[in-house]
Amino acid sequence: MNTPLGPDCLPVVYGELETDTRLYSLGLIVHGESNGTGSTTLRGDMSSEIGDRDLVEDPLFILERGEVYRNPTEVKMSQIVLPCHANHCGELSVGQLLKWMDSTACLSAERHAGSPCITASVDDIHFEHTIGVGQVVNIKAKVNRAFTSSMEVGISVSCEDLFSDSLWNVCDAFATFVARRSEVGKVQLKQVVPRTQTEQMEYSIAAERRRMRLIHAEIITDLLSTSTAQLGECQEYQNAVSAERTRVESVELVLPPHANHQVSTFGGQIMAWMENVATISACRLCNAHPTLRTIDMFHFRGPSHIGDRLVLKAIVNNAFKHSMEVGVCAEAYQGAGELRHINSAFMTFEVLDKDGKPRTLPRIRPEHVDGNRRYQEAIARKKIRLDRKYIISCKQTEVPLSVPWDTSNQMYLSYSNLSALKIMAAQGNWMLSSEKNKVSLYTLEENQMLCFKVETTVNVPAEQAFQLLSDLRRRHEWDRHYQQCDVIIQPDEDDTIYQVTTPCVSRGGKGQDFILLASRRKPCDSRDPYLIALRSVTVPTHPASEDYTRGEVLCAGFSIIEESSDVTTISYYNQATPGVFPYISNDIAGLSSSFYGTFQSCSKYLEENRDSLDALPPLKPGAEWDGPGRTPL
Ligand SMILES: CCCCCCCCCCCCCCCC(=O)SCCNC(=O)CCNC(=O)[C@H](O)C(C)(C)COP(=O)(O)OP(=O)(O)OC[C@H]1O[C@@H](n2cnc3c(N)ncnc32)[C@H](O)[C@@H]1OP(=O)(O)O
Repeated sequence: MNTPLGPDCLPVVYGELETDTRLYSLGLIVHGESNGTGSTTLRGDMSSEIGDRDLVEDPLFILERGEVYRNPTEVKMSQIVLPCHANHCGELSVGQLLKWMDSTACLSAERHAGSPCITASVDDIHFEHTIGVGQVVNIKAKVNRAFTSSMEVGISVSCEDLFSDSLWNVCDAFATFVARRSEVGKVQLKQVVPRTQTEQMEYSIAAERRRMRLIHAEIITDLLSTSTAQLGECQEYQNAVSAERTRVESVELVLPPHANHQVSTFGGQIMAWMENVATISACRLCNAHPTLRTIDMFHFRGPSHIGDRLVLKAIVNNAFKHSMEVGVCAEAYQGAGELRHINSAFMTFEVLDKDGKPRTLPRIRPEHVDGNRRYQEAIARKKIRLDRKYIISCKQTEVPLSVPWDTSNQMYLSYSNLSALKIMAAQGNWMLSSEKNKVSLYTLEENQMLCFKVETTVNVPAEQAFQLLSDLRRRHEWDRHYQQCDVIIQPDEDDTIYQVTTPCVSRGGKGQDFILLASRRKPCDSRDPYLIALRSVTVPTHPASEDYTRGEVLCAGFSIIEESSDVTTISYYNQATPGVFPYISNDIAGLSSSFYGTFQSCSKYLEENRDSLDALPPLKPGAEWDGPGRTPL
């Protein structure tokens, strides 16, 4: 009997890694936390106290050949926080920190590009701690990946107290820089070559983050228009503060000291000015000292230069129980010229009491029309931030394996689905367990977690293999455990939610069903594989029923690599969950070779269909499930 390669189990952002790794997901950082065994548990906290200096990632790695390696793009900056860098509470101003982060990141980008670089955007940043006068800020930046003319720079900030010899992570961020050379048109950057496992992972996930970045504005606009339509009227609170009272407008004349070495206004300075007006606005609501917690992703839309006047405007869009959202906008003009939109950002502030706990805030009374819109949109953005935090950073042990899917978290689920597969694939410690007829079975065992990988090579073009494997409706043609597979929802051409039913594992038992999100991704460039990631989700139309035992998949999927125009390596990954383990334990222990049978059927299916894709009608984006057991397409 062939053992099923599915039910495609598995996880998402949590797993175990061998390195001290920081992965990011749209501003939410998953930290590698040492567990004392040399491996690392992925945690979803924004940042964590390091406490032990050994845990801070050292850029110097001893490679297998004994050679010492340091990432050639890495740049470090250390600064003692002086009173001139701090606010009246003796805390480092976030504006100053942003300047240091932007400069360090720019120098790293320029080290890779060999030419001037400008900041295009900065992903969401969450500040976990404030930094006091006398403490040291350590900033490290390195290029994770170069695309055509742009590159992603990863920035990590820690705080060091020299007197107690302790160290904390403060925040991690990802910025995109664009290389510019006046004498040529668009710059073509050289590729980054990842050398360590951490670099390999960051390189791989950077492509996914870039995709999110480029569609971010569009998706947020869509989400805002659908969610605000459902919110109805603004709520009225007693003693609410008028939003008008929090409105701030301030002008700055860009002088030579505000320019960068390319004579445009230094991006870090613009961010610092924006943070300044946002803080004044937040302060007008709470009449106390506000602490900046997060800045949502922002984009430098166009340059400004020495001599420009920068008009900075801020207003509190909405105040919740413990946090408030301030909208900030920067526009530039010259003399009597038109205003140019340079940047906009949403910043979330809290007010902390003496124990560091967030205080209850006064509510806001929006002004009519635009104020109401901003008020409602702030609620929708709060929901989007919470969804993102839940999906990307929650602990595996604390939440059900399956995460509810809806249109507002679709982008993050797809991202975390693919990132989890990329993380698993990038592990360097896969052990070859057995090999038969050119099919290899590998395992990866880490702290009660077992992953397996089955790999083979087929004489089928990679794109064709990708198309054939990504339509789960055809999987029954080679995996007899995919008894039935129906499309429930297809929100876009890259994501499809299926209901899969499988026969019962034990005699007299019930069959299992799975609600699986399949996320497909074509390569970003020739060094990337095609990917099909699978994980369980829940959808309200398909609750667990009495007919089936509901099974769950944390992380599984295919990585498809083009070796040549006609030869493709297919790797199937799966993180074993308790429900799946019984299917695979015999194979892993070498007592059965049923995996090989299934994978050979898979190879045969691909080779037989290498010239055709016409067995089922193509999936159409936007399709919705319309009844049990039917494919609505
Ligand atoms: C008093 C004390 C003062 C202290 C003082 C100290 C001074 C200490 C100086 C230190 C040094 C530091 C220096 C920091 C560096 C700056 O300060 S730079 C200044 C701030 N930034 C700016 O002014 C940029 C303004 N924006 C722009 O010029 C344009 O929007 C951009 C970024 C060039 C993009 O323009 P575009 O028309 O979209 O260009 P396009 O060719 O279509 O795209 C180019 C690339 O950008 C990418 N891109 C476009 N939009 C985005 C986006 N939103 N997200 C990501 N990528 C994007 C595209 O994907 C494309 O990538 P590739 O496919 O080529 O790889």
